[in-house]
Amino acid sequence: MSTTTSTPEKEDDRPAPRSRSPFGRGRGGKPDEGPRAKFRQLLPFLFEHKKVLSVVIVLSILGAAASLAQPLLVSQVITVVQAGNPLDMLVWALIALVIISGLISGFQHYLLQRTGTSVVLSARRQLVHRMLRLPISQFDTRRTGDLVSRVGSDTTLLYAVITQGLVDAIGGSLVFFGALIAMLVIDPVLLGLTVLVIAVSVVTVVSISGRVRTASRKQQEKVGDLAAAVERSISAIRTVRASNATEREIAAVDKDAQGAWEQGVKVAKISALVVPIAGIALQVSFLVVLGVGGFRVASGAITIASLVSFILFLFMMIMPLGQAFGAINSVNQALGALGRIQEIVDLPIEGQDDRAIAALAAPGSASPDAPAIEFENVHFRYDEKVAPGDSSEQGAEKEEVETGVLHGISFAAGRGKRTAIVGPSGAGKSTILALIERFYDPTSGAVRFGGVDVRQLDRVELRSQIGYVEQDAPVLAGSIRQNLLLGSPEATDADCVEVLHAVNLGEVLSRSPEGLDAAVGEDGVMLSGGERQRLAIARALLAAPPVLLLDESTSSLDGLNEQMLREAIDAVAENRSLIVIAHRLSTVVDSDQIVVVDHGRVVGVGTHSELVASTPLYRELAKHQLLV
Ligand SMILES: Nc1ncnc2c1ncn2[C@@H]1O[C@H](COP(=O)(O)OP(=O)(O)OP(=O)(O)O)[C@@H](O)[C@H]1O
Repeated sequence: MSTTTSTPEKEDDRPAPRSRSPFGRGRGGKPDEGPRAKFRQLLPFLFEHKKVLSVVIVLSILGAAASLAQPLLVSQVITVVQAGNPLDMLVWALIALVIISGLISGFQHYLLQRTGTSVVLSARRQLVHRMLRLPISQFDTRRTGDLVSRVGSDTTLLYAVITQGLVDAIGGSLVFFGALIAMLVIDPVLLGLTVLVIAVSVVTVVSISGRVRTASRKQQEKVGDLAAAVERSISAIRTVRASNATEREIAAVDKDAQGAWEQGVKVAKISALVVPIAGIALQVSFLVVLGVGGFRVASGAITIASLVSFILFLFMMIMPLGQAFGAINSVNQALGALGRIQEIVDLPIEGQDDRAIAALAAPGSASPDAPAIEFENVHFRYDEKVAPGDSSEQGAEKEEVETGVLHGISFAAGRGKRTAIVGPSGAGKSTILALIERFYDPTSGAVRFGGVDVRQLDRVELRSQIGYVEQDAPVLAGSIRQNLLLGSPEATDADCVEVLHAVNLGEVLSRSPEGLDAAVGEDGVMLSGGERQRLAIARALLAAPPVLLLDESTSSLDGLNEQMLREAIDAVAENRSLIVIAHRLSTVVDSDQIVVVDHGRVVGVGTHSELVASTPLYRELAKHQLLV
């Protein structure tokens, strides 16, 4: 989510988003409130690794004991030297202690880093599992780059909680309290003074820690903005170049990078306060101990050896205090990022919010006599909600705009028949296919598959019966084979080659010695528009679905490509029910039935010749395309 400030310049540079993200200006409604995570939301990530963390805690205790023993030994050494006795064993014991503490801390370090990486892994898994299952409407409203940034960047902040945070603090607090007790035994008066100084610094650090969380969350939001801006420019790089907009795009991305930097500096400033506070606490308490301690040695209240070990314990106590302050810092930073992770993880996945209209129909309950697809008085509107994810909405109140797109659509697509949907741009044709695929559910009315309301069918089962070739970007980055196997991973090479020939694409195999393994590039750039569409048709064909939905590309094709597309459609129409959205009437004139849609309403149904006679809009479309 973004909190980017809206500027006229930015609005000029960037097209207004078609729709908006569904979270007002933060859950609390205050402008700078974003998703917040509570400390307890971190715990499941820690519990997942409780065994390793227990080992680390045991190591911390051992390490703490080894550290605490050092001043005691030093004090012994002084006493023995003062008494003029030989040191022997004491020195060896001291050396052994130092080595043991070093080994323990090394092993502990390794375990912590490993666990930190594992926590990042599980956060990423959770996010991706949830993200790819979100309802399609979420993708209409969120920026891809921001989603990617949550997986790539926000998750990494959880690493620091483990490596420099909590567990370290547990070991540290043991040393802290151990040292405290030892100091209490040595000299309660000196301890009282020291605790006073330290208490002041602890209160100060805790009071600024909330600001670290907020600043860190904002920083992550800015990183999300940056990723979204980069994604936006790169995905449209050809248009950007062709529009001579490269410099403006660089400036826009630069601005987001600058925004992320500014927030980073804010985090650094607030965190920087924490470090000197620990240092000052050490210095002041050291001076107090030296001054008052020297006076107490002179007055005979304590011995020199006691004062030296008191000072060593003081160092020991301050060190974990610094660690604890660091832990508070990193936990707060992680909570800022966790809020953004949790925001996605908490979203309902597709189907979770279904208002069950009735019990699920049994698999295979579709009737063989019913039409393949039937629309009965279907009304539909897209819901749009304002969110902070887009720059232009800052300061706007949360609002819901409901736009009617389909108004009482009724038609039936016969089994084994070819049905074409035609109509002007924006009439609602693609929306009709989206309702068949259950990317959205109708606001009222019913869409039936084989006579069964699609809301009674399991989505996976429904989609396994329907092939869908979408209008744009139907090719995925990867090889021709990967593209073909997307919906039918079991298909053999021979099946792949056969479908490629069926859609007149056999020729692409000879273009590269790699054949099916030839890369089609990001968005399939090495294929022409017409070839891309035929590859997508081949993919759908490979799964051999009984119903095929084809949203024909609006891009114009040359005569040869158009002929090839017609042949491909003829090939896919065989033995199945085909619903094709046609922008070129020539590809559908011989359909069994043509449904004419205008402004979300069916204005005519019939064959080409019937419609030319009965429906003025169709006649007009046909005239424009020189078919009458
Ligand atoms: N995800 C969406 N969120 C909000 N509105 C949408 C969404 N998708 C489409 N619309 C709107 O719904 C209306 C119908 O769009 P649709 O894509 O179904 O039309 P179409 O007839 O397929 O157009 P074209 O022939 O240009 O592809 C349009 O006004 C469009 O702006």
